[in-house]
Amino acid sequence: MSAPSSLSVAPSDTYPKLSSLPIIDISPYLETGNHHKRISTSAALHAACLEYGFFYLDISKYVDPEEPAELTRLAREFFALPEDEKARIALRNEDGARGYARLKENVTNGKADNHEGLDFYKPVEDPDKTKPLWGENQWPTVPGFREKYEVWVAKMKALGMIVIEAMAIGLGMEPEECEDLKSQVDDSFWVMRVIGYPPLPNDFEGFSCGAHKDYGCLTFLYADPTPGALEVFLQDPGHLVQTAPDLPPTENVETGVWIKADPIPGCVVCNIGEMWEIWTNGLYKSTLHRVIHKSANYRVSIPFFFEPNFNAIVKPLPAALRLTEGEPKKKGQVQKEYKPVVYGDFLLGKVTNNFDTAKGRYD
Ligand SMILES: O=C(O)CCC(=O)C(=O)O
Ligand SMILES: [Fe+2]
Repeated sequence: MSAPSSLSVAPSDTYPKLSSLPIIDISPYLETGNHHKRISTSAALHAACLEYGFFYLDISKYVDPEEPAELTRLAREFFALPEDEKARIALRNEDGARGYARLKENVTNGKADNHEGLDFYKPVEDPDKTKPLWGENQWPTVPGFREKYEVWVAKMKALGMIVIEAMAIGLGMEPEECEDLKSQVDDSFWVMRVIGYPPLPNDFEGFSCGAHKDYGCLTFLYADPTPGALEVFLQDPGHLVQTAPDLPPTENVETGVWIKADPIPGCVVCNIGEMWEIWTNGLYKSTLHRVIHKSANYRVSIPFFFEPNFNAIVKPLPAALRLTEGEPKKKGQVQKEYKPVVYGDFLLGKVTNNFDTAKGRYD
């Protein structure tokens, strides 16, 4: 195990931990006015990102629950097809990233994940499937699939912009700083996964989805009502935690507990990815999570990853540096700054792993 490059005490060491994640209502940001309610939504987002990196986002005023329920029905229809039908849109037919990944094709922390999935990315101009990520999306021929999912993508992209604005206010950003942050995500290089989980056999060498941190900006996870599948890692209060963004989860030195994050009607589970660690210079942490789906049914989840623009230069935000500048430091210690990354380069590093070495998207 390599030594962590920087250590800090978890900010939560004086607070009791919740046994479930906070629920944050985004509705004040869906209407004009509502200044006070907006401030409390933003404050709740800030607190949740400091403490958990995970929360429930109440979007019941934004989407009709029938809409994502229909998406899971369409997904089930696709996953129920014979394997050779599904293989017609296999990842390897395209750029290696867009299309169908068969059961156990995805690998996390060196172990096969017990799920199958469909991956879609933002369409690009001048597609070229010989270039990683630069191919075309492969849509199932299940009637209505593409139309319904494209409506969902548009909604989740718009939700991403709304949550970014609310988080910017939570961080105390000036209006022009807010605009600058929005300009880094307004052409989001989004990813959507449609995941199918058969029950995890008791003797399976691995997980339904192994422990990982999401690497982008904001994940909005809609899952069918199956309980007991998604788990989120909460650090033990007062323990040393790793703050370096560049080490894989297997090398983390965190200790803590796994809590269940069961679906709540009207909410998506939302978590922040590693880009937020850089933007906030380590103030917000992206949190480990995993899936262990052992009940008898076939579970479907649809994570939408609202990511920065492909060319966005992600670096510590002045508002976050203002917040961390005042933090107590040991004598002689200077504030370290996270290195900037170009989001597209960072992402290519992740998916090229997938391609060349049969490593997973989170390895
Ligand atoms: O299926 C889930 O509940 C979570 C999936 C996930 O964490 C991911 O795809 O990044
Ligand atoms: Fe994830």
